[in-house]
Amino acid sequence: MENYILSDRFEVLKRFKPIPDDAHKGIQGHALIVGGSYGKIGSVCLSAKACLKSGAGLVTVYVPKCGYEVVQNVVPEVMVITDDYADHITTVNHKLKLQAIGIGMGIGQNPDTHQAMYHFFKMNVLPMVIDADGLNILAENKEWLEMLPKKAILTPHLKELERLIGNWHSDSDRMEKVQSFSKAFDVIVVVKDAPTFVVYADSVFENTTGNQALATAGSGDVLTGIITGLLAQGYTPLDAAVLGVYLHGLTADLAVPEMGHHAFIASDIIAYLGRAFLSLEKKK
Ligand SMILES: NC(=O)C1=CN([C@@H]2O[C@H](COP(=O)(O)OP(=O)(O)OC[C@H]3O[C@@H](n4cnc5c(N)ncnc54)[C@H](OP(=O)(O)O)[C@@H]3O)[C@@H](O)[C@H]2O)[C@@H](O)CC1
Ligand SMILES: Nc1ncnc2c1ncn2[C@@H]1O[C@H](COP(=O)(O)OP(=O)(O)O)[C@@H](O)[C@H]1O
Ligand SMILES: [Mg+2]
Repeated sequence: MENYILSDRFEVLKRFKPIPDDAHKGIQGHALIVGGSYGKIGSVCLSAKACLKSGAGLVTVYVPKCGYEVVQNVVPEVMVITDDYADHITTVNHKLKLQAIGIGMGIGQNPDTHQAMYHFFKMNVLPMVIDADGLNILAENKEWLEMLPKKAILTPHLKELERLIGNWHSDSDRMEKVQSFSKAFDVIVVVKDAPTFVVYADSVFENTTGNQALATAGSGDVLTGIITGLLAQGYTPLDAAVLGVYLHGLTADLAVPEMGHHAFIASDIIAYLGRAFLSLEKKK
C-alpha cells in the first residue's frame, strides 16, 4: 500500500493540539448537528453532546419539531433550531456562522428529506461529516457525490459502505474500491469496522484503539459528533478523522477494565472522553 500508517499514540500526538490558555467559546468553533426523525432524536442528542465534549465552543442542532423539547432537556448546553415539520427534516434552513457541520444521524429516508439533502449538499462548502441515513441518501443518489465539498468526511459502517461502493470479494479489494472512491470524489472515508480505517486517496490510517464494547447502539452517532467537534476547532479534516477515531476507541479501552464490555453504552463513550483527552495530554 502506498502510504500505510498505524494510528497509534505517537502518530496521534503529532496531530493533537491542547486548548490554549486564552481560548473562549467564540474561538473554539461553532458546529451544527443536523439529523433526527420521529423516534430517532436520541442519535442527535448523542452526537451533539459528543461534539461539545470534544471541545467545540458552541453547538446548535437542527431537528424536526418533535425533537425540540427532547434535545433541550437532554443536552441543555446546545441550542436548537427546528424544521417546519414535526416528524422529519424537509429543509436545512439557518443563518448561522459555522465552522463545521455533522449531518445524517437518524435523519430517515423520507422523500422530503432527500430533497433537503440535495439542497444542503448544493449550497454547503463547510467542513462536514456525513453519517448514517445521510450516506444512505447519497447511495440512492450517487450523482450528488460530485457536489460534496473537498475533503468531506464520510463515516460508513460496512453495510453503508456497501451501499455506496458496491460489494467486494476480499479486504484488499475493499480497500482498493474505497481508495478509488475517495480519489473520485475527493472525500475522506472512515471505514467503521474492527479495526477502523481512515482512508484518503493513497493514504490509509489503521486505528489501534477500540474493542467490542463499542458494538452498541449510537456508538457511530457519537463518533460523528467527536469528529465534527474537532473540525469546528480548526483541525484539518484528515487530522480530525484520525484523532476522532482514536479517541472514540480509547474511551472503550479505558472503560472496559472498570465496567466490562456488556454494560458499556454510547453515553459511556461520551462520559469517558475526558479521560481519553487527559491520557493524550499526559507525558508517557
Ligand atoms: N438512539 C437513536 O436514535 C439511534 C438511531 N440510529 C439511527 O438509525 C438509523 C439506522 O441505522 P442502522 O445503522 O441501524 O441501520 P442500517 O444502515 O440499515 O444498518 C443496519 C444493518 O447494517 C448491518 N451492519 C451494521 N453495522 C455493521 C457492521 N459494523 N458490519 C457489518 N454490517 C453491519 C447489519 O446488517 P446484517 O449484518 O444484519 O445484514 C444491520 O442489520 C441511522 O440513521 C442511525 O443514525 C442508530 O444510530 C441507533 C441509535
Ligand atoms: N467489535 C468492535 N470493535 C471495535 N469497534 C467496534 C466494534 N463494533 C463496533 N465498533 C465501532 O462502533 C461504531 C459503530 O457505528 P455504527 O454502526 O454507525 O453505530 P450506530 O449507527 O448505532 O451509531 C463504529 O465506530 C465501529 O467501528
Ligand atoms: Mg451509524
